[in-house]
Amino acid sequence: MIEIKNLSHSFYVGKKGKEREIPVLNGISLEISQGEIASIFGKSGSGKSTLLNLISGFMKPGSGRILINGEDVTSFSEKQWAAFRLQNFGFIFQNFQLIPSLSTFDNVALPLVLEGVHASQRKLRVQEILQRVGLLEQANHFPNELSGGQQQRVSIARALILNPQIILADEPTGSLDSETEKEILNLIRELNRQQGITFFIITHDEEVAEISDKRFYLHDGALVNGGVSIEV
Ligand SMILES: Nc1ncnc2c1ncn2[C@@H]1O[C@H](COP(=O)(O)OP(=O)(O)OP(=O)(O)O)[C@@H](O)[C@H]1O
Repeated sequence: MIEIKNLSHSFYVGKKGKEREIPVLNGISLEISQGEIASIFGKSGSGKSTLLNLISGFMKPGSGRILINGEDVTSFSEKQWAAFRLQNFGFIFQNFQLIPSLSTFDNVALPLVLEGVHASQRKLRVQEILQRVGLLEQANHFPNELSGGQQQRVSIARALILNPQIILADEPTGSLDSETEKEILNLIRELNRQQGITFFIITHDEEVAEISDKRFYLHDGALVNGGVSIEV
């Protein structure tokens, strides 16, 4: 479960002593239950990425609190965040962020390598996940030998490999054509239904609304309806 309570954030630009405040988020409160797909819509510059960066601990909020599965993560240290992220979150990005010199198999295996999982166990786990996302036959291909949709499947497999409860997705369909977009959204829905993974998706893409249990709209740094989601 993700609980955000009265979260506000500003950036400060300009020379030291003469900084100008740019308020970006203003009193955001929302709740996403375990197993829900929640999407955040908003125009470019409305603060979607900032919200995602705060929830994933890459930035510290100016004020407010964030609770993940009941744990207050707001004042976590860098070290606590690093461990917490690995255990709880998977990430999916618009531009996939795969390592070009690694095969599909090795891109997906990377988090297991970092976690020190033994090679034989790694192989079993990666094969299981590649099968789940329909990419077993492309295990030895490199990213530049894959279509956009296949590359996004690799990144979804990598996000799943450590069994996260929550997947944070930044425009996951942003660079896909409309048919591939549907395939990827169906896969997200399937993973959500089968494994109860919570998805938090920031997007411009109205199609994402169709697979969402909850939609939130960000406008001028605040949630439309004061954070009461539109149940789909
Ligand atoms: N590091 C920063 N320093 C100063 N201003 C920033 C910084 N990062 C973001 N901003 C500003 O904060 C506002 C919100 O940015 P953010 O990237 O969160 O929006 P977004 O809704 O994700 O936009 P997009 O859909 O274009 O990615 C914008 O006005 C942006 O210029």
